[in-house]
Amino acid sequence: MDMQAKGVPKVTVSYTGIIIAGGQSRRFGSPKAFAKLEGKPLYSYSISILNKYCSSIVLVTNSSLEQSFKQENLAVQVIQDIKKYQGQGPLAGIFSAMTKVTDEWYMVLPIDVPFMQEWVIEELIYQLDDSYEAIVPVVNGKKQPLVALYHQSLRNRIEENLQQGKRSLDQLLTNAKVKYLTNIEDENPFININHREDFPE
Ligand SMILES: Nc1nc2c(ncn2[C@@H]2O[C@H](COP(=O)(O)OP(=O)(O)OP(=O)(O)O)[C@@H](O)[C@H]2O)c(=O)[nH]1
Repeated sequence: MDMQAKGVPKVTVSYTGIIIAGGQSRRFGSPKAFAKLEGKPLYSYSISILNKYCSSIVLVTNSSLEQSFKQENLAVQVIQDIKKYQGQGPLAGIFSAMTKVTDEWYMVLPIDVPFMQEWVIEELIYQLDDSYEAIVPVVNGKKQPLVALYHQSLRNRIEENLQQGKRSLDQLLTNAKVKYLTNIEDENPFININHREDFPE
């Protein structure tokens, strides 16, 4: 039986947290990162959970939200998407953070998953394996590439994709060595807030 504790990688690796926070919140109608759920801004849920596992976290946002994040005096590094790829979606955010901070692995989270649970992050970390380029949960058949681990070796491929206008994470993963975690059935941690109606009553 495998007695290794979850949340501890089987191999010795280093990883940095990336919070992608540069979306337009068009469906939400105002910057959803700052919308409050139970008195706390949405982004703070992602920071809290990553703080438990990552000694360094980069929050990557767009030029219009950067100041708002900086004013919060967060204990994370706040950066903007690389100019060339601004407004090009989550993949551009991941690339910008990978470019700013060099590490072996990156633990990515969006800002709109306030119900994320520690066991998900611990399972991902536990599955860290240098023979793969990404570790991605699949929840009831649906890939969750915004809650995943990416190896730095993917950085150049991400750049090539962005240069060719290929912004899809799914497309990136089809050509990468991915370890999919298919044993996850609980969808609750992955619920993401897109519309105001997505907030619980
Ligand atoms: N850094 C960065 N993050 C992004 C970008 N686009 C989306 N994100 C983040 O990716 C996650 C998922 O974004 P979505 O909910 O699909 O997009 P959104 O722009 O926030 O919302 P809509 O405008 O309603 O689609 C969120 O955490 C966003 O903040 C981007 O261009 N740069």
